[in-house]
Amino acid sequence: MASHSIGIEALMERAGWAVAQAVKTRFAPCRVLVLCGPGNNGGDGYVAARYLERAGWPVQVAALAAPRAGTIAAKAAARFHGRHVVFDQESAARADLVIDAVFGAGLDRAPSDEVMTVLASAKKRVAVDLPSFVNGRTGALLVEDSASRDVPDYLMSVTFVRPKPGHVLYPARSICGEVICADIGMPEDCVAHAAPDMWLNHPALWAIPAMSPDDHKYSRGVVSLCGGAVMPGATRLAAAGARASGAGLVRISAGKAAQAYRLGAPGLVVDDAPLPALLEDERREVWLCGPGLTPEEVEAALPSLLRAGRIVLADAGALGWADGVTEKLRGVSVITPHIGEFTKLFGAPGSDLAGAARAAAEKLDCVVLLKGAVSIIAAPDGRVMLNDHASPALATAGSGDTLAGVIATMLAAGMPAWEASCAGAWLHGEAGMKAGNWPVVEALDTHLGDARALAIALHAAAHGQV
Ligand SMILES: NC(=O)C1=CN([C@@H]2O[C@H](COP(=O)(O)OP(=O)(O)OC[C@H]3O[C@@H](n4cnc5c(N)ncnc54)[C@H](OP(=O)(O)O)[C@@H]3O)[C@@H](O)[C@H]2O)[C@@H](O)CC1
Ligand SMILES: [K+]
Repeated sequence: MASHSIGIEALMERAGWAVAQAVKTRFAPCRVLVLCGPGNNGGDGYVAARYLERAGWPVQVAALAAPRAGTIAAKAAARFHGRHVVFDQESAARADLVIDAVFGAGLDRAPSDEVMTVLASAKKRVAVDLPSFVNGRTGALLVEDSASRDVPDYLMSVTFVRPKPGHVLYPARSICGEVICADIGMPEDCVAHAAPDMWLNHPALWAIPAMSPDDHKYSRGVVSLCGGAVMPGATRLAAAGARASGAGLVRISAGKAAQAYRLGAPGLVVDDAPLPALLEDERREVWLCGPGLTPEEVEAALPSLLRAGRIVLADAGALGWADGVTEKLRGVSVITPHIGEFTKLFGAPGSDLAGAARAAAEKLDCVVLLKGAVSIIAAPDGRVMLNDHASPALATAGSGDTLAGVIATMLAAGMPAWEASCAGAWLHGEAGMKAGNWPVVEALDTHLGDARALAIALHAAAHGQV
């Protein structure tokens, strides 16, 4: 992408300068060793070394291998006139700070033991672009013997243009340290040329309907939930999440179990009529099926919802019901598995979680929201959103039910499935962050309305609206 108008040489110069700037801003002058690989990542390292030396810092370079003659990286290497030392453990251990410019985006296999040992010998590490054993596209660690090896972690990673999935996704996220993304003046057309298909979740990227004076409950959207007899709590939590995030009307269809739900919130409508009768009401377009349901209860509801052409979000019990026959879920709009449910439905995802979620979405032709510390929201057309707008406070039983309710509300408000899921994940995360320390799951509801208002305001601000 860098072969366009501006040229890789100028970009490398700015990249190396940005690394030197970031180091100067965060550390007092100290003995720096820059470890340089043979490619352009190494080229950035030589540039950074030159700028640090110019600023009066004691700098040495250790080259794993010289850049190929005639390359831009070779040119950058030639412009560093400071001291070269051997690429070994002793050199790394002697330095106060090691800048790792061994491999970046070009890493395609596990680095040698030599590289790993030298990196591990450093007292403090800063990465150019990425730690040299991180797969930037997946967040996987390309480390041989990962079970027996302590993987070194970094104080900071200085990347360029935009963060890579490897900075956002675990396990790499936990070793990258502070991620600084430097603007190196990459022209917009080059960025567009790279055709991004993965984004970091933010309200700028989707629009939730705002409140309007002519709203009525049906224009805001009706969320219907299937309620079971055995675990009514899950459905009630989902219903509460749906109401708190702004649904116009929330109804639970519970058949003979209706009484268990009628003791709940008075604003919740509970139906005991059989499902076919309820489906005659075309306004009940969006259904959440799964929280708190047994396989038998899912069997009694979900196929009918799909036959009736409803927009269905399937979670929890509905995912268990499809265990072994994933095709049973064909026709649903959104599924929200955690990693265990995902593995049962689609097999072990391997080290490329986002790729696995994307493949699952394509296979089942529905949105797959794979829940985790960083949730992955994949659309069947290949778009992937990473949601790190979340809090460990959300790691509690019932939190997923609330999330499902919020997404159902976004669907009922008329948002397309992927955007609704992205919005739901963000609102849920925002509520988790606002709910303070060790909140009970019900506490999330208190913050969902404000989270929705904030998302609407942030979207408007990002698009220049007042
Ligand atoms: N794109 C842009 O606009 C900009 C990019 N910029 C910078 O460029 C970086 C990407 O540079 P890059 O493409 O040259 O790849 P890079 O990471 O240096 O590695 C390739 C070399 O490493 C080798 N190699 C790989 N794995 C190996 C292993 N395990 N063990 C041993 N060798 C291994 C590989 O060897 P080969 O596979 O060919 O044998 C090849 O020689 C990017 O991260 C950023 O820092 C900035 O300047 C700003 C503008
Ligand atoms: K690196």
